[in-house]
Amino acid sequence: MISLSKKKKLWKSNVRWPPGPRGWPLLGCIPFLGACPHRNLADLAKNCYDENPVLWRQGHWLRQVRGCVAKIFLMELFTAKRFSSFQVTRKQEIIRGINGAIEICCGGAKCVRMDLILGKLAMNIVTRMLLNEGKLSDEANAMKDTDDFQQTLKEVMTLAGSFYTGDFIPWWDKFDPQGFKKQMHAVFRKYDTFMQRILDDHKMKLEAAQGTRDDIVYALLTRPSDVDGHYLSEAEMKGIILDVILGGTDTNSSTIEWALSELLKQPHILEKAQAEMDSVVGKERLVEESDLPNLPYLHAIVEETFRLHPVAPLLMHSSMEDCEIQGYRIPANTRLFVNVYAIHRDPEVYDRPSEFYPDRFLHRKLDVHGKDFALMPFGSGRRICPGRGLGLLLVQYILALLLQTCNLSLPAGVKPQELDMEEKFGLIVPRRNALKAVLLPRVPKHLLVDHVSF
Ligand code: HEM
Repeated sequence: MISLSKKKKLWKSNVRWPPGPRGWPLLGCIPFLGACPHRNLADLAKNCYDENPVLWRQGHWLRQVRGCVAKIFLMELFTAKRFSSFQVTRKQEIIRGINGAIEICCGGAKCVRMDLILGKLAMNIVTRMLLNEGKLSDEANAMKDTDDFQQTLKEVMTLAGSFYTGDFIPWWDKFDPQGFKKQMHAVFRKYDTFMQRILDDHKMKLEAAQGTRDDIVYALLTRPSDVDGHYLSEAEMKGIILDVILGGTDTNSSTIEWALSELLKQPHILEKAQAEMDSVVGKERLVEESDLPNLPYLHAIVEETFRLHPVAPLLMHSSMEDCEIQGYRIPANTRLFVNVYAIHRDPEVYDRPSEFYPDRFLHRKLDVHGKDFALMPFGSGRRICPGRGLGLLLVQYILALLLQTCNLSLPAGVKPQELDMEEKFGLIVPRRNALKAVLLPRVPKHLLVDHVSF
C-alpha cells in the first residue's frame, strides 16, 4: 500500500509501485487500518490483489536498528547458565500464581480473571530475574512491589501500544495535538525515577561487595566494554530493562490466555492434553522443565496457539535503503508491515486455517525461531525476538503446570461454544474481554503447598 511523500528520485524513474487503494488527502491510507489493522490489511490484500502485498509506504522511521540489544540479550543476559539458575524461581512463581488462583476459586469467588493471574505471574518471574528482589534494600524492595511501579509499567505498555498518528504522519508529530508525547514523557520520567533507585541500590551493593551476583541488572552493571571501548550508559541499561519487561510479560501471559481460551472452547483437546500429562508425568510429582521435550501434544497446542493468535500480528520494519521486492521498488525509510496474521491463516499453507487444530503440528514440524516463514510468532531475521528462548519456555511450562495441577472450566452458565474470541489491537493483541475460568486442584494439595513455602 502506498501513502504519502514519494521521493523525488523515485517519482522520476520508471518504477512499479506496490498496489494499494487510493489514499485520502493528508491522511494517506491510515483510515484503511481501522481498529484491527492486521485483519483489515489481510482483507485488503485478499480483495484487491492477486499477490501477497505486505507493504505500507511511509517516509520516516519507527525505531532505529537495534542489533546491539539482540546481542546483549542472547550473549549476556539469557545465557544457558543464567537460564538454569532461574529455574527454581520460575517454578516457585508459577506455582505461587496457580495456588493463589485455586484459593480464590475455592474460597467462594466463582471464578478468576486469567489475564490478571497470568499477567502478575509473568511480571513476577521477569522482575525476579531482573532484580532478584530478595537481595534488594528494603527501600528498593518496597518500591518495586508498590502498585505505583506496576501501574507505571502498565502505563508504559499501554502508551507504547497505542496507535500514534505521528508515527505515520510526520507533521502530526510536530504539533502533537493529542498530547501523546507529553503523556509519554511524564510516564517515562516516573519509570526513570524508579529505575534510577534500583540501579543505585545495585551499585551500592556492588561497591560493598554484597549479594546481587545473579540478576540481570547486575549483569548489565558489570558488563565489560565493547570492542570499541563503549560502556553501556545508565540510560541504555534502563532501556534494555524496559525491553525485558515489555517483551517478557504480556506476550507470554496473553499467549497462554489464548491457549486456555481455545482449550476451554474445545474440551476434548483439553482432555487429550491432560491425558498426555498424566501418562508422561503422573500426579505424584510436579512437571519439570526437563519433561517438556516428552510432551509433543503440549508442543502442538503451543504452536497452534502461536499460529492462530500471534501476539504481534503485524511486524513493523523499515527499509534502510532503496530496494526491490517482487518487482516493486521500495524506497529507503519505507514503513513495512509483515502481516504474520495473514501468513498464519493462508489457506494455501494450512488446511482449515481458522480452526484451532493442534494435531496438524503432530506430524508437521515447523521451526518457530524464524526459519520457517509459515510460522513465525517471534518474527524472523535480524529483528527476531531476542527473548524467544525464554518466551517459548515460559509459555510451555506455565501451560504444562496449569494442565497438570488444575481442573479447568468455564464459569457456571457459560457454554464453550459461546466463549467470545474477540481481539484488542495494541502493542500486542490480547483478548478483548478477559477470560474468566474456574481453577480447582487436580493434584494432591501438598504438591502445590510445598513449593510456595520458600
Ligand atoms: C510468547 C512470548 C513472546 C513472543 C510471541 C514474542 C514475539 C516478539 C515479536 C514478534 C517481536 C518483533 C519481531 C520483529 O519485529 O520482527 C519481538 C520483539 C522483541 N521481544 Fe519478544 N516475544 C516473546 C517473548 C519475549 C521475552 C520473554 C522477551 C524478553 C525477556 C522479549 C523481548 C523482546 C524484545 C526486546 C524485542 C525487540 C527487539 C528489537 O527491537 O529488535 N520477548 N518479540
